[in-house]
Order: sequence, then structure tokens, then C-alpha cells
Amino acid sequence: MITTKQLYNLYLQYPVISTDTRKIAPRSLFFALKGDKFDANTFAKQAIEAGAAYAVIDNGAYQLGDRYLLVEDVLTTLQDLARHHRRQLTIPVIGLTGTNGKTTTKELINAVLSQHFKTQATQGNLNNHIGVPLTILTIDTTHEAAVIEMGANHQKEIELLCSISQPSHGLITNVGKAHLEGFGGIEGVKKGKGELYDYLASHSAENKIAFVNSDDAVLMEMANARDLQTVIYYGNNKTNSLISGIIVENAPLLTVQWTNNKTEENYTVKTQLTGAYNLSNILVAICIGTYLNLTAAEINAGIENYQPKNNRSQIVQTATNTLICDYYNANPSSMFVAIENIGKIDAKRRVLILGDMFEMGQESAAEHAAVIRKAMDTPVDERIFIGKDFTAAAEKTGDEKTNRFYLTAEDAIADLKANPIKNSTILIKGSRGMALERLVELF
Ligand SMILES: CC(=O)N[C@H]1[C@@H](OP(=O)(O)OP(=O)(O)OC[C@H]2O[C@@H](n3ccc(=O)[nH]c3=O)[C@H](O)[C@@H]2O)O[C@H](CO)[C@@H](O)[C@@H]1O[C@H](C)C(=O)N[C@@H](C)C(=O)N[C@H](CCC(=O)N[C@@H](CCC[C@@H](N)C(=O)O)C(=O)O)C(=O)O
Ligand SMILES: Nc1ncnc2c1ncn2[C@@H]1O[C@H](COP(=O)(O)OP(=O)(O)OP(=O)(O)O)[C@@H](O)[C@H]1O
Ligand SMILES: C[C@@H](N)C(=O)N[C@H](C)C(=O)O
Repeated sequence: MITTKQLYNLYLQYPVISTDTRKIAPRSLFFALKGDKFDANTFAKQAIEAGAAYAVIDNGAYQLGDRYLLVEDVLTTLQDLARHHRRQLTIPVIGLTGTNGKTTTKELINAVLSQHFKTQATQGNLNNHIGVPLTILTIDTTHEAAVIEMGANHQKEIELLCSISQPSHGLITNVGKAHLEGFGGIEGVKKGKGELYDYLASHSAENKIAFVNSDDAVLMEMANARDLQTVIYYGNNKTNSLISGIIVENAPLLTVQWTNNKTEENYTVKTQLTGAYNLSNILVAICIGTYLNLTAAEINAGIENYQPKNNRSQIVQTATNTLICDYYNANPSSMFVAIENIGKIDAKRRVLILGDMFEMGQESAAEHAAVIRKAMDTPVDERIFIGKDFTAAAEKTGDEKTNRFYLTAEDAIADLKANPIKNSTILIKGSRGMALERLVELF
């Protein structure tokens, strides 16, 4: 069987990885992964015929010559190769995880660092045991910095991803209520996300840097509980933080005023982001840029140019309404801050359209009821809830009398077609599986 070092020598000659015969890059290394439907060992011959230089397989029955490299396990080999490649790199590698805002924060850091460094960053949401190694293997000798997003829905995943990405700098965006099923409750999320701080603490001899939000009591407690060598703070607190900042306008795009507390200089940046919760995402990107010696002009240019994508708090202006399209995902933590945000937005008429939250496990009923209560306490003109979990929760609390509940999106669409909403700012948020994008054409 081929060793990681031997495979690495081939990777240096053929530094592109393919995993799908429908998209084979010429002269790439094809890794035959297994999915729900296929075992890609069966596609190895096809990969070679389509132009791959070598195929990495773990079933000897498909080894048809010396361009078929047999390993024990293809996925582990991909991870080992990425881990080995990372060890050769001496550039700053910013690793981040957290419950909410990972992709937005990763994009903001990338936007800032790209003003000064040739930066490589995770594409989209490719943040798991396959996506992280694939990202690491796209870093080449021309790159000067990398930003690696790490996602998890159970314990020990971040530990594994850190062992591959070996971040020199790390941050946790926040710890909240998401993927409760796999993590086993909020304490489980804390432990699971804390694996990033554990990694930084256990490699302190290499002077790993942690960036911590000093406004976030949970993160502060988690950071203080570990032996982190270098901690750089950001947040409202001017005394301890390298960067502090406040929102000066939320209408609905954010304008932020920030201070470099080392030089005591103030700056203002107009962003294309909405949602007060994005302040900490913006501040950490500014903080990392400042720590890595970018100028304030470079930092502001990076932040100003970043436009959110893929229905992560995107503003869409229609003929009669302003939509906050936030239906990429949802969980109790991000629901609460999104509801709070629309409650504070300067608008004539405000509407909430909320879809069920997935992967909540046994806390699902209580969490859906809590979101209904939060919505009730927020000054909006109309509240619409969609999904069986919200409907079931409302039946218990009796709220279905004062608000509109629909079991399915189809039911909601039919009613909204008959009774269109006009002249409103509308927050649309729900879990990915609710696919609330189906509603947009109604407004
Ligand atoms: C293995 C693989 O690539 N899977 C992708 C595949 O899934 P499927 O099960 O359908 O695979 P198949 O059985 O069809 O195929 C197996 C392999 O065969 C190849 N092949 C197939 C046909 C053919 O003709 N030729 C072939 O070569 C094929 O390419 C496969 O390699 O297809 C799905 C649909 O496109 C993909 O979604 C699936 O990708 C998997 C899920 C994956 O992990 N991809 C990573 C690159 C990745 O990073 N994906 C992210 C997911 C991030 C995420 O959800 N993050 C969570 C937290 C992390 C949770 C973690 N525990 C987890 O479970 O992921 C978060 O909240 O942020 C993404 O896609 O966004
Ligand atoms: N700092 C934050 N605090 C709370 N909620 C946030 C924060 N940042 C973003 N969100 C919410 O999370 C949604 C998804 O943002 P983003 O994709 O950046 O998060 P993510 O952590 O990458 O999500 P996922 O784990 O599903 O990939 C946003 O549209 C917004 O509703
Ligand atoms: C989209 C995926 N990363 C995620 O966040 N899933 C939760 C359950 C959601 O869709 O809200």
C-alpha cells in the first residue's frame, strides 16, 4: 500500500484533487469516496479514462494497474494527505468555528486579508471532514494566508478538523443552540466548539493566537478555563480589546464605527450587511486584519466590498416590500437575534415569517415555544409561523389564536397569494429543509 509520503510526492506533481468523475480535472488525483448512493471505487477506471493522473482506491478489486493506488481507507488517506501538506506551510492559517456566523465571518476575514495577502479560503460551506481536507489541499506555495471554516454537529469533529488544518490563529464566533441533537444539548455544543481552544492551548509552544469576543461571557469563560498563550480581544470593551466598535446605523444596512485601541484612532465603515448580530463578525475580521498589520484603509475596503450571499441575511428590495432573506438556516440562537433585529429596524410595518428549526432533538418543542414567545414580545405588525413544530408548540401555548400558523409552506403560500403583504419589511427565516425561498415571489 502507498504511504502518505509517497502519495505526497505524487500530489506535488499533480496538486489538484477530484472526487467526482462528472467533474474530473485533468491530471488530478481522484479520491474514490463513498456516499449514500455510490462507492466511487467503481468509478476509478472512469476517472483515469477521463484524465485523472491517479485514482486512490480502497478496494483491491478495482486496482487495474499502477495508476490505481490502493490504501486502507480513502477518506482517512485524504485527511492524512491534507494534514501532511498543512505541516509544510508556514503561512498564517486562520481556523474558525462557532454556532452561527462561521461562513459570514470567514468571508469577511477573507475579504479583509485579500486586500493585502494572496489568501485562500474555504469555498462556500465546505467545512466538514471532507471539505476541510479538500480546502487545505488547494493551498499552494503562492498563497500568503488561509482562512479555514470548520463545522460540526457532534463531539470530536472540531478536534479532527484542527488536527488537519492546524490553525496558527483561531476563533469561535459564538456558542449557541444548534445541532442540539448531535451535540447533546448546549453544554455539548460548548464542549464541541471548545475543541478549537483546546487545540490552540495544547500547541501553545508554537505561539498559537486566539481571538476572543470580550462581550461574550460564554466565550470568555471558555477561554479563561484554558491555558491559552496569546489571546487578542475584540468587542465593546476599550480597555482590554485591540479593536472595539459599535453600530451607528442599522437602516437596514449596518454602518460601524471602530477603534484601534492601540493607536486610539477611530474609523467608520459602511457595510452591505444587515443584522446587529453581524457586529461581532465584522469586528473580528477588523481585529485579525489589524493584528496582521493591514492598514485601516485596506480593512475598510475589504469590509465595504463584502456582499452576503446565499440567503444569509440578504436584503432584497421588491416593488412593495423590503425582504430580509435569512432562510439559509435557523436555530434558536440565530432566530432570537434575527427577531430582535427586525424589532429595532426603522420601518413603517414589520412582518415575521418563521419556519421550523431542525436538528433540535428532545428540546425541539420547548425551543419552538420559546421562539413564539420571543416573537410575541417583539413589536411587529404580523407574525406568520410555518411548519409542524411551530404549529404543535402553538397548540400548547394557545398562541394560534393571535397569530397565523400553517402546517406546511404550501398552505402558507396559498393564503399569502390570496392576502398579499404590502409596504412591509419582512424577515423570512427557517431551517434549510423548510426551503422558504419558495415564498419570495409572493412579495
Ligand atoms: C462523499 C461525497 O462527496 N458526498 C457528496 C455526495 O453525496 P452522496 O451521498 O449523494 O454521494 P454519492 O453516493 O452520490 O457518491 C459517492 C461518491 O461518488 C462520486 N461519484 C458519484 C457518481 C458518479 O457518477 N461519479 C462519482 O465520482 C461522488 O462525487 C462521491 O464522491 O453528493 C452530495 C450532493 O452533491 C454532496 O452533498 C455530498 O457531499 C458530502 C455531504 C460532503 O461532506 N461534502 C463536503 C465537500 C462538504 O464539506 N460538504 C458541505 C457540508 C457541510 C455541512 O453540512 N456542515 C455542517 C456541520 C458539519 C456536519 C458534519 N458532521 C457533516 O455531516 O457534514 C454545518 O452545519 O455547517 C456542503 O456541501 O455544504
Ligand atoms: N454572530 C451571529 N450571531 C447569531 N446569528 C448569526 C450570527 N452571524 C450570522 N448569524 C445568522 O446565521 C445565518 C447563517 O450565517 P452563516 O452562514 O454565516 O453561519 P454558519 O455558522 O456558517 O452556518 P452553517 O453552520 O449552517 O454553515 C445568518 O443568515 C444569520 O441569520
Ligand atoms: C444548512 C446546515 N448547515 C444547517 O445549518 N442546518 C440546520 C439544521 C438548518 O438548516 O437550519
